[in-house]
Amino acid sequence: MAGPPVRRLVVKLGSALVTGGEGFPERLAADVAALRAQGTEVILVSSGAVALGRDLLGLPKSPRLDQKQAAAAAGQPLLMQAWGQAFAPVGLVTAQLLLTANDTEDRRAYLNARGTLAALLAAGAVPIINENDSTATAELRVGDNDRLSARVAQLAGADTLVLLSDIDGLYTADPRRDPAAEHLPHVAELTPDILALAGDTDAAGPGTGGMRTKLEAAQIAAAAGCVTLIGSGAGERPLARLIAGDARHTAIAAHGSPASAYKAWIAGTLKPVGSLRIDAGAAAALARGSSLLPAGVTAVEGRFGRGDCLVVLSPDGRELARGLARYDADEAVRLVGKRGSAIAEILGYSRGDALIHRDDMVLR
Ligand SMILES: Nc1ncnc2c1ncn2[C@@H]1O[C@H](COP(=O)(O)OP(=O)(O)O)[C@@H](O)[C@H]1O
Ligand SMILES: N[C@@H](CCC(=O)OP(=O)(O)O)C(=O)O
Repeated sequence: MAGPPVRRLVVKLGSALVTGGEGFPERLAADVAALRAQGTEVILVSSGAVALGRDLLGLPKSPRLDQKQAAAAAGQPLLMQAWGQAFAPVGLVTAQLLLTANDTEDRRAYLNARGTLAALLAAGAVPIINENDSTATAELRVGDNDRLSARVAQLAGADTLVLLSDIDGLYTADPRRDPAAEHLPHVAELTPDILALAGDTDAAGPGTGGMRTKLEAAQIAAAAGCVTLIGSGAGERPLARLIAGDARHTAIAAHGSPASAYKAWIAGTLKPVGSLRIDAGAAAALARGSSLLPAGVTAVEGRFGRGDCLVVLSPDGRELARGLARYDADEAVRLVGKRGSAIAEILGYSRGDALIHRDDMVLR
């Protein structure tokens, strides 16, 4: 790739790599430590719980759903133990997050997960995410960690998603079945023709979804302004070599940047459920790029929760902006006209001085 420096990176590690021996967790920990030393923030999405737990519990290779959920429960602590032991020698603390589909879809859960990830990164920890397989029912499941990692990349505002697997990218056909398959180094657009190239995984192997779910993940990431790199986890420093463009891989281009995609989502996709009317001073501050502070708000309308989309209205009722609420409607009513520094005193807690933070706001 060797493009602009990677600021925030999500790396997804497939089951075959994590459980395949050859010291993969240790190699990856050294790789992550080196990237962090260069200023790249790294979030891992690690598969492997089912494969580890299945062996531990003596379950069949193709377990039923309940057996798979049991395997995940038994395997997850082993998985985190392996990561913890791999990262300790390079001086990094690991932290576990188990997510369901809801955590990436519901805006309040989404903001919570986003806040937790930001706090973990700020504290210097390596967040390690997996799906909460043991309790997730069909409607709460993402179902595979390729797509989960893309949703994590979206909620974390990552600029790069790396899918590390047992194969060095996308081919014109599954090279395990077709020796004439050709490698594709760059995909500018995931057209139906490209999507049709991707096949499933080997049913007897530990993986889920094969190349198909990787391209679906790349579609989600591209829409979120995040580049996807699909490559192999073999050898020393697989990540650093991939990012530097020294290891063969497939790069899938993004549409815009994470910030532009996030703002397009706020402006175009979300349905506003309330409004804040503001005074002329606040309107001028927003036009200069400031956050919306309660001092400039004159009225609150609608029943909204934290994370809901709000319209910001000028004194004469024109739409000035849209953004995500940092406080719910009841809280906002109590804060109208008050200074940001008074929030903790009025509510007994504070989630920051802004009712809408400028990062979560789009001017019209
Ligand atoms: N067009 C293709 N290009 C490359 N690999 C493919 C393609 N179609 C199917 N595959 C298969 O996808 C597999 C990787 O997916 P998977 O087994 O789910 O890995 P992981 O556990 O890393 O997610 C490859 O080993 C390969 O057999
Ligand atoms: N959550 C599951 C992994 C699901 C999955 O997508 O597996 P893989 O295709 O190997 O990345 C586990 O921890 O076993």
